[in-house]
Amino acid sequence: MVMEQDWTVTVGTAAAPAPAEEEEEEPWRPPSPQPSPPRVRGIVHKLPACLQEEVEEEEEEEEEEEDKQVSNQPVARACVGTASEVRVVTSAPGKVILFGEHAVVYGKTAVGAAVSDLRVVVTASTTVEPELVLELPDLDVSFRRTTPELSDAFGFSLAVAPGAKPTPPDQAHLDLISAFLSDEGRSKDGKKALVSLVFLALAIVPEIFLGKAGAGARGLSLRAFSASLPVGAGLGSSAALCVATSAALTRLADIISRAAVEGGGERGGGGSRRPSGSELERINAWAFAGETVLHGTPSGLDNTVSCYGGAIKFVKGMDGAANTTEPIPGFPPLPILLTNTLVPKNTGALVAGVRRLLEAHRPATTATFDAIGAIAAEFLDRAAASVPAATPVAAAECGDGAAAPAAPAQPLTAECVGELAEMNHRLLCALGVGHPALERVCEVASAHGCRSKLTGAGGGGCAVTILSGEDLCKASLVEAMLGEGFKCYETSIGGDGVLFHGDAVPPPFVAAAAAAAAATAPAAVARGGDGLEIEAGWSMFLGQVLAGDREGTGLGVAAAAAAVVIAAAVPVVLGWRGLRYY
Ligand SMILES: Nc1ncnc2c1ncn2[C@@H]1O[C@H](COP(=O)(O)OP(=O)(O)OP(=O)(O)O)[C@@H](O)[C@H]1O
Ligand SMILES: C[C@@](O)(CCO)CC(=O)[O-]
Repeated sequence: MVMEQDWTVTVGTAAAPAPAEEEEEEPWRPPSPQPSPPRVRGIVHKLPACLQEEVEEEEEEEEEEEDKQVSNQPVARACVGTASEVRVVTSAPGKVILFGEHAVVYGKTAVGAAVSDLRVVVTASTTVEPELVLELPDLDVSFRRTTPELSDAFGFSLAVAPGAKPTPPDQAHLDLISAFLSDEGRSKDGKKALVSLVFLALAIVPEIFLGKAGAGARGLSLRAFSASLPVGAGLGSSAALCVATSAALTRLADIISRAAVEGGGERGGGGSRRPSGSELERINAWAFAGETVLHGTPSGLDNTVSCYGGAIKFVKGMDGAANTTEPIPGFPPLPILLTNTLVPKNTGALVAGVRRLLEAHRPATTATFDAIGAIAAEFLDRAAASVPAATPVAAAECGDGAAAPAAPAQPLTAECVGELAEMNHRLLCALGVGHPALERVCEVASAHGCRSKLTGAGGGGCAVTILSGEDLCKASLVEAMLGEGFKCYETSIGGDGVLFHGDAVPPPFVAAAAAAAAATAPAAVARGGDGLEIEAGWSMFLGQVLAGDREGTGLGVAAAAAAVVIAAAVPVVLGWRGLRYY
């Protein structure tokens, strides 16, 4: 699916790390209105054509050649087994939950879709040095220990047998890793992410730590960063982190094990491709295990959407049953606006709060879950009825109500989706996961004739507004949201899930990394002409500087100020392939 995205950014502060559960929270007050944001005229932000073509070609072959696809890739001998590095780069998208968050944890139907332009990128490399290196620049976290140090701490009892089935860790396992990391002095969020990644590394590529990966692969280096996906804002950043990491590590494990059999090795190869079906299954299962470290009892929805992409219906299997995941035929090309309240929240704590409510008021809470599930089901029925071949019904208004029992579901309209979204939002508030800032988003949208709901865990983070009506209305809505001090992403949903990018980070992502490193001021790459043009990826850099959507980028105040001044001075068109000022 080709994605086009208008993306509006404003000056704001990074979402602070989620507060510890037990910390007393300040009452929320609306942020003071921001100074008039730089006017953003229209932003096209999509995967570079080169990536898009590559993944589309791969998809055609995928069905027949799933597993062959992996083994047929060129093998560059003398990579593993000598002192060369094997490097794999992956990325995975964030997600929007349209219907069903929280209730999905209890087996109710949910609808989620990838936001494929907002991604987490992971680079995993074997190293000649016997060490484990993890870098998470978004949280200003880095970790480095030699394998002898790890061995002394764990005796590698935590490394599972090579090729073992993906399984979430038990508490004792996690306690050991956590204790080992305890003197790192990290934030709670940084520490959780580290524990999850150390678990995944020891579990997915144990060969490296057990000394079975060949002489050239004695250590592992892993770097993860966000390419525009806000961390902890309800768009599934933790799932994207776990999916991209699991993809990189499983790919590395495959390369290493083939090298052991064939006596050689291979690089990740050039170009981007979608993983095969069996690869996706394995990546998703490990990602779920990683998510349990971050969230305790995730439903599996977020990692599944991030892994498979597109739009899916998801039902968690209860009592050990398998989850049901179905792509949604006839998923409408919904124009939506994502608004980030920039209020930090803690998914684990919110999920635990709903569980407490269930335990205290089981009948009422169960009925609320049922109602949420019914909303998702109605959306899906209407989406199915909207597939032209399925039901040639004339468009109908939502709420006309008079359908006879045997009549097919009425097709979807934006208005109808908006009404369902608003009902879902109110039920989520009844579960205690609302927030005054989210209510403000709903009010502002309502004043513009649009309806909204929180998306993700709630308690802050993002809301999704179903856009209907004129473009003019959209523009003034965005303006109004920005005036509230919120940040907006105008986007459509669906698109690619996890991708392998060979052994090099694609240029747009390189640019995001460069932004994080803040090596130079953006003014240095601006060129004259009848407009100024800045190379691919500087768009993302500016977007992030303006939006302030990441912590720990290491950006100097001067660089940020320079970017804001440049952007404020002129209207901007921003895209993967360039940034133009007119
Ligand atoms: N780019 C990243 N670098 C390091 N850690 C990250 C990154 N993205 C996510 N994380 C980890 O995931 C946590 C955020 O997860 P959380 O579930 O609170 O938010 P979310 O996944 O964005 O929202 P939701 O679960 O509501 O969809 C962070 O605190 C951090 O531990
Ligand atoms: C709140 C929740 O439903 C979605 C978080 O994005 C939790 C989950 O499904 O694991």
